[in-house]
Amino acid sequence: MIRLSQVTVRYGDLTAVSDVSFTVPPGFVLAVSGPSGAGKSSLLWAIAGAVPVAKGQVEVDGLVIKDRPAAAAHGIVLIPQGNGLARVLTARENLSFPLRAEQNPAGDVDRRIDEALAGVGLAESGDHLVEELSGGEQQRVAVARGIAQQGRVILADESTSELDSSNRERVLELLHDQARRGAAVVIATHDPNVADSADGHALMDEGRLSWVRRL
Ligand SMILES: Nc1ncnc2c1ncn2[C@@H]1O[C@H](COP(=O)(O)OP(=O)(O)OP(=O)(O)O)[C@@H](O)[C@H]1O
Repeated sequence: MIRLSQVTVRYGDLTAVSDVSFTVPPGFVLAVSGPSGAGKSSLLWAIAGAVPVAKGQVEVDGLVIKDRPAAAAHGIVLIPQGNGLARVLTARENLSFPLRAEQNPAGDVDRRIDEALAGVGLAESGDHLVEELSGGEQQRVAVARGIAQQGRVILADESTSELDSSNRERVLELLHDQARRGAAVVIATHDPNVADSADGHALMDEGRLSWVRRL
């Protein structure tokens, strides 16, 4: 369960997220849309513990989120906009880092990597360097890395923006699978189809959140 209470994020004088409150229970997908600069990424970063919360609080399954290491250890997975992959490493290596950091057994890590890459249609591309892959393939590797971690919270920031329609459907289905597994999922998106598929849809504008469709 993600619970935000009056969350505010500031960068100096700029308020990027202003007094946002909502809950996302396990098993649900919330889509957040809104114009560029509205504060969608900042909202996801706050949930991920990647930016400080100036006011209010983020709580996930009883833990108040204070910083990124604690959030990551608590199973809060961020699939960042622009993919966040290490370009000079292979797709498999990118997937393996967070899994090995959790000290999963090697066989388990390999199985989860294989499943996640197959899930995004890149079973044959695991040994390719990220910089050899197309933008859309890189985006799918980033989704696979997020999904392989089997987090209790999945935060997907524009994770379908570079995909053709069949891959967009595939990735969307995988994110919904994560919810069916019991994760709470938040997707920041400009795509109306992605927003329509979610259980709830919120709009951000100048840091403020309003509901298009409540969860
Ligand atoms: N690290 C930062 N330092 C200062 N200002 C920032 C920083 N990150 C974001 N901002 C500003 O905060 C505001 C919200 O940005 P944010 O990236 O959260 O919006 P967004 O809705 O995700 O936009 P987009 O759809 O373009 O990704 C913008 O005015 C942006 O310029």
